[in-house]
Amino acid sequence: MATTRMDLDGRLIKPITICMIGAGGFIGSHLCEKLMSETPHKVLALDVYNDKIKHLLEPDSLLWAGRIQFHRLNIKHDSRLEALIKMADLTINLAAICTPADYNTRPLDTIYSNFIDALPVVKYCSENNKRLIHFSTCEVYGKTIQSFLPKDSPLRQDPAYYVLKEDTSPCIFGSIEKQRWSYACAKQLIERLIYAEGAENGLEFTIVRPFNWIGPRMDFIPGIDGPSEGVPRVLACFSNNLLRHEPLKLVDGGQSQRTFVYIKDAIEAVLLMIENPDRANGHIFNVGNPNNEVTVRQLAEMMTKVYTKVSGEPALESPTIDVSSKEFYGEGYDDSDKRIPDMTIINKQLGWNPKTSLWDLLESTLTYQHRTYAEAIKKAMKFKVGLVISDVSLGGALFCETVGIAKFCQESF
Ligand SMILES: NC(=O)c1ccc[n+]([C@@H]2O[C@H](COP(=O)([O-])OP(=O)(O)OC[C@H]3O[C@@H](n4cnc5c(N)ncnc54)[C@H](O)[C@@H]3O)[C@@H](O)[C@H]2O)c1
Ligand SMILES: O=C(O)[C@H]1O[C@H](OP(=O)(O)OP(=O)(O)OC[C@H]2O[C@@H](n3ccc(=O)[nH]c3=O)[C@H](O)[C@@H]2O)[C@H](O)[C@@H](O)[C@@H]1O
Repeated sequence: MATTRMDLDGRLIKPITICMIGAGGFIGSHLCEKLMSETPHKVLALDVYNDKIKHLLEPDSLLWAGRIQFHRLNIKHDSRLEALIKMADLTINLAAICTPADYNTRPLDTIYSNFIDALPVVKYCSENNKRLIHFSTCEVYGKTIQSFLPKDSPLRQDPAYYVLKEDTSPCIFGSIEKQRWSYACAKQLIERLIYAEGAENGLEFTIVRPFNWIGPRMDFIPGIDGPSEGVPRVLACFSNNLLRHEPLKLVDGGQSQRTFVYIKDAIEAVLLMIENPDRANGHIFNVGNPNNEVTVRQLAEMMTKVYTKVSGEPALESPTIDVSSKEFYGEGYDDSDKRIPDMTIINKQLGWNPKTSLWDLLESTLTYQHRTYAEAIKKAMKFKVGLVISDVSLGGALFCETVGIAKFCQESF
């Protein structure tokens, strides 16, 4: 760990205390790891869960013992929140419901989580003159202008109609019936509130708009470390299909486009924001990789190839299957057509650029998925077969197998 660190303007960086809300999630776990291994900063890690940062909290391992402290709390109703924010120099808010399968099926929880629950965090930061880095989303851009142009319009080729720019692009959502946009709309309103706190009350803030950050520890594998019926984000959905040797499900033909950035590249950008407040305060930053654009269908094809390479298992003859969005997500789903981040602002302010190609990031991520889950999936699938066999033959055996599954699930959580 480097003890003397310089900022981008050549000044010595003083160690600070960070109150990280949602530290136990995908992004939080990578950020905690980075802060512990490469900086002298302290972290007050707040979350309802800590499974993804357990390795950082083990009492004896650690170079960084005493620099990370876990507080199990739900920010919806916990009076310790303000005191923890006051103890820190900087608050980073990552807490949110952020899986699309929830936006149209649990719109109230989604809006509360992304707007109402974030309000006290903003208020406490503003009232106590504490700096805030708030995690928003690229979904605030919604759909591109390009998507409304006629299919044969030459303007479709013009990046002005599809590249998403923090200070000029509009936010275009679907109708209220399309509850998919409940998340984006709640995130947009909290961005506006933070911006207004900055303008009217001098809150020092930075807003991050991640563009599909992916990598190890993202979401969960249904039935292994999350609910069997749960629908995580696309990386975990496709990983789950590959691990189970099932076809990958392409929603509405897999025509939507995304740019994927490797979590480790993206975390470098967040560290630059943390350590360069003069350059980051008052800004909204796109953080993504414009060079890694694919359709979801192309992503499925690439993941299939990469998984064959890292697992040594041959691909299915028909590796993908089409499914309608209504069937997959239910009523009220809608989609962003294309998401290419403009990088001008983050480049100018922080000199940050992503490095990792889509193939390389998928190779390291799927290696991790295979190593972490392949055996557990095999066992779970064997149990399932055992359960079906015992179900038809013996009532008593059914009981034993069920106990077996429950025990296995407990062990793997
Ligand atoms: N991963 C991405 O690519 C991506 C993209 C766009 C935006 N974001 C935003 O970044 C943030 C983090 O995303 P992530 O991918 O790490 O998600 P995640 O679900 O893995 O992490 C969120 C964490 O917040 C915690 N949390 C939620 N509600 C809480 C509450 N009431 N009290 C305490 N803890 C609570 C959860 O337990 C979870 O550990 C979110 O705000 C999300 O909207 C992420
Ligand atoms: O990651 C981001 O930057 C933001 O976008 C995500 O939204 P989205 O990209 O639509 O979510 P994914 O679940 O990753 O889906 C990507 C695409 O794959 C498709 N998909 C998903 C899962 C699947 O099995 N098959 C499939 O075709 C979806 O319909 C969508 O078009 C989530 O809203 C947030 O986590 C985040 O704010």
